[in-house]
Amino acid sequence: MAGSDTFAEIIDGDVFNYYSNGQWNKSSSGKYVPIINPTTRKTHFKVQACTQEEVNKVIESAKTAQKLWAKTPLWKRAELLHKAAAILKEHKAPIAECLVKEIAKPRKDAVTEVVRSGDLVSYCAEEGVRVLGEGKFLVSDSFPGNDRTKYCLTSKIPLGVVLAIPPFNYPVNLAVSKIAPALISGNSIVLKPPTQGAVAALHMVHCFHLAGFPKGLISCVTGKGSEIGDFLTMHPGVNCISFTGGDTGIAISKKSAMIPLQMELGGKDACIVLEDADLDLVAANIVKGGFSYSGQRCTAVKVALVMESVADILVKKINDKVAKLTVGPPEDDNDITPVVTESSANYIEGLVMDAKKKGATFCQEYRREGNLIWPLLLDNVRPDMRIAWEEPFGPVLPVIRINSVEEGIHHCNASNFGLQGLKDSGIGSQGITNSINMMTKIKTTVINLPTPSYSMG
Ligand SMILES: NC(=O)C1=CN([C@@H]2O[C@H](COP(=O)(O)OP(=O)(O)OC[C@H]3O[C@@H](n4cnc5c(N)ncnc54)[C@H](OP(=O)(O)O)[C@@H]3O)[C@@H](O)[C@H]2O)C=CC1
Ligand SMILES: O=C(O)[C@H](O)COP(=O)(O)O
Repeated sequence: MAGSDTFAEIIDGDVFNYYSNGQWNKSSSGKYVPIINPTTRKTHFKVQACTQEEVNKVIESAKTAQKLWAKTPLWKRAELLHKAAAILKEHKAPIAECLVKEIAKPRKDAVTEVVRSGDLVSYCAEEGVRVLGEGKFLVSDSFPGNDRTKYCLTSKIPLGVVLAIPPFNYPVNLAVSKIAPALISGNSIVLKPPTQGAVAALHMVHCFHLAGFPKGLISCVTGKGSEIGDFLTMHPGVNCISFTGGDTGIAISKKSAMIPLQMELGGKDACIVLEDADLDLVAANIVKGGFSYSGQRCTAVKVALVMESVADILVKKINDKVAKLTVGPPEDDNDITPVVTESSANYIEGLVMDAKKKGATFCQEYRREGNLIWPLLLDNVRPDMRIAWEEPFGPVLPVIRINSVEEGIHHCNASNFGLQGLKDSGIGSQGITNSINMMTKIKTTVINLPTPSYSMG
């Protein structure tokens, strides 16, 4: 962690610096943003509250650096990414420790996140070489009315400055899933990390710094999304936005200029259970899917639609497993840890109370201490309850009993969400190849031939 020699320069006093023009800087605002430890509910870290002027400078240097980077050979870009990945993995322990303190991620999962991020960066470097290393060659006589008098060559070129805004739940992994594709494609990157998770992200950025990327190519500005967010997303110097998070993404898509947007937003992932299902397998997967990292995953199971005829048995099997989940601080690797903020805990509680008022069956007693909410299965949830539709992003799972598969499918289709890039869940899909394609555009070069050329072979 900061304080150790490797990361000493990223902190000044007790406030973490922001990263611009290849160095760690203190903001001229003289202000900081506190990061509250979800477990203790006390300020654990502080990050700079960057100003709009500092954002302008960061974008300016990102623009300049990108022009040279686009001319850097693809193999060299890949080589630097592999180096950053190795440094990141080498420092998994201090970075994971930040995740434990900032977002209450169980320690083992925090280490996994960092290692997985390093692997993603390396994979992206390799995929980039494959995807960007080839273009297309087209001949003109496939189109009616043409002889073979033109050759057309296409290749993928970078967009310019990519703005990356990840959410709190995977502040390292979902940041590198934007940074690595942007860089391998020849773009520069401006990262605005989530406030909860910013310090882990700053450590990760330092690993890229240590790998030796050119000055200005990577920047990381900190500050509340609600304060500098609009300024960043509406900035004329930004050529592409890759955002993962909640409804904020819908607002961004309405405000941003005509630039490519990658939006991975909220979801209400359903699990439909039919009569012939293997109920032990289902129960195990529902508990893993619904309660890992206390339900704070975009891919979490967020509603179970269960055929009435098997519901009693399945609910019992799920309850038996829920009873075995350990609850407590992330330092002890508990299954259920405090949710990220007090407002998040209040929101979850609001959904639970609404369900209670409207008659849902509580399989466990509702229990909360600070941000820590004990795992809760709500049976007999009906469509008039908010939790049937809204995303708790916490350890509370609703069961809706259905009488036909069509009823289950109808419920899923009636949702505003459609995870992985449909409806209110966003635009486009993340994933390494998709991101590389999204962060590039096709350049077409047409060569006019003096005479038709059919002599190829
Ligand atoms: N589809 C997917 O792949 C995934 C989706 N998610 C979704 O993310 C949500 C939880 O993450 P959470 O972090 O709470 O989401 P938020 O939408 O609250 O925040 C996401 C990011 O946006 C920033 N932000 C806030 N306001 C603005 C603004 N006006 N302009 C620009 N940026 C802004 C936040 O910064 P700050 O923290 O400083 O406010 C944060 O970095 C859930 O809905 C979940 O489903 C999560 C993971 C994956
Ligand atoms: O965004 C998320 O919530 C994560 O990318 C989910 O990843 P996982 O399903 O592999 O935990």
